[in-house]
Amino acid sequence: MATSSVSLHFAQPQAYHDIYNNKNRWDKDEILYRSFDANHSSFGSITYAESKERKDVMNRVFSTNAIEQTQGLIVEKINAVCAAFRRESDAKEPIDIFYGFRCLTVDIITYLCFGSSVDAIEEPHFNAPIVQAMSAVGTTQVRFKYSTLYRNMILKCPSYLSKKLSPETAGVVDMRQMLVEQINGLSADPEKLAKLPHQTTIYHLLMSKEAYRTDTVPTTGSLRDEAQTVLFAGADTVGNTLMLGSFHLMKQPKAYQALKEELVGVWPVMERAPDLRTLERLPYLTAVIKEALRLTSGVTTGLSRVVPPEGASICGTIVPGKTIVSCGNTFVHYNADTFNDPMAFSPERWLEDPELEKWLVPFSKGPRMCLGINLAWAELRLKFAHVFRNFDMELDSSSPQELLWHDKFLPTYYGGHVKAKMTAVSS
Ligand code: HEM
Repeated sequence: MATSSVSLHFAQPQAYHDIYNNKNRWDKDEILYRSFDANHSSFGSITYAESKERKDVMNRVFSTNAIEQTQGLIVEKINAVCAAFRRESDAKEPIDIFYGFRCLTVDIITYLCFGSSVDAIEEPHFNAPIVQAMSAVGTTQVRFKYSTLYRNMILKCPSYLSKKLSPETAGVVDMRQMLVEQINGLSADPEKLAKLPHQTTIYHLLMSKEAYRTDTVPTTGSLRDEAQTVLFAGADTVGNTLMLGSFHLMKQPKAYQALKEELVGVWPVMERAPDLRTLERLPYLTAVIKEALRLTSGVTTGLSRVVPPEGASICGTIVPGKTIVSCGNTFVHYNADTFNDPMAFSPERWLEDPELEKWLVPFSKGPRMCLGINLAWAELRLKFAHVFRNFDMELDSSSPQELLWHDKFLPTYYGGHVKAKMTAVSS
């Protein structure tokens, strides 16, 4: 459907539920969503119908049950990062937890979804090229959004040339090439699927034609778009939430202590870590994660949608068909009428007022909401629990005083990395 040039952004939180809800199967807006170069993925598809077919197939790896069964793979990587934190802390160096957590999320996504971890955790001081390359992508995406000419120039020329024209994207160009090679290898020899370290990669589902009503496996380009989406959707979002939550916990001794005590209560003997089910029952851990999700907000750009031809009512205003509309997550999460002292980190607010739940929207709502929500929650529970139980954490003085960000679809934090002095605890 052709869109009008009118774009409305709503600031009232109620608009969020009027736009993003299960009854609305509105198209995504091409101007924003073509800028990710993932047109044939669950995320980049413009229409509900196209994305639904893909999401129905992928849902099986991201369901609550599937995630519960893969928790061992997640914990394997968390144990590896804790070992790396121990090595770094033995050297008495403050640890860059901004990069450390990003390396961990990238390793989990690549291992879980592609069956081949990039081992970013093992890079000295967590200076992993893939993490640095992914951090540069926000700038490229903003340029892609506003200049089709620039986008075509970078995407349509051979990779050696695009790397020269836009050096900051070099790492991502290489990563895309790596994904294409992996997909081509699996397409040419499906037996290779059986050789992946586990059976729950996205390829096991996406490359089986029985999974589709049309009995047709997506093209290599479409599979690459999906793999790229999963990597970008799942890495920095979780990394930001961990970094922000840890930063505030280290600044607030009361909250830090409350979390520690709750964790020690269910995890008295170091060698016997609790499972995901047990962690799900911890109210303070859950409140810490909700508060970190609220403040980081997941995605900060308004997720623009196209009003259907018959028009719609948003916050009592009649909006004509084809208008592009959005309401950014931060307009809900930072609203002072809903959240008292909204910029303060206060896990307690979630324990005191269950009604707030309605206004927690980091994963968005409606038919295009996050596909990876169960994985994200599982990762956040396990990571906060393991890191804060295994280490005493202190904010290093080189860390920023406050977390400043600008919007590049995700919040992009600037002004220095959060660093911590981490001391391993033995009991
Ligand atoms: C804290 C972690 C996460 C947050 C806050 C988050 C947030 C979001 C949001 C706000 C959207 C909607 C985007 C839009 O409407 O354009 C979304 C979509 C999506 N997310 Fe997540 N996400 C997280 C983790 C993950 C993970 C771990 C994965 C998978 C590995 C994932 C996969 C996806 C996919 C595939 C979509 C596209 C869904 C669609 O367009 O229908 N996300 N996510």
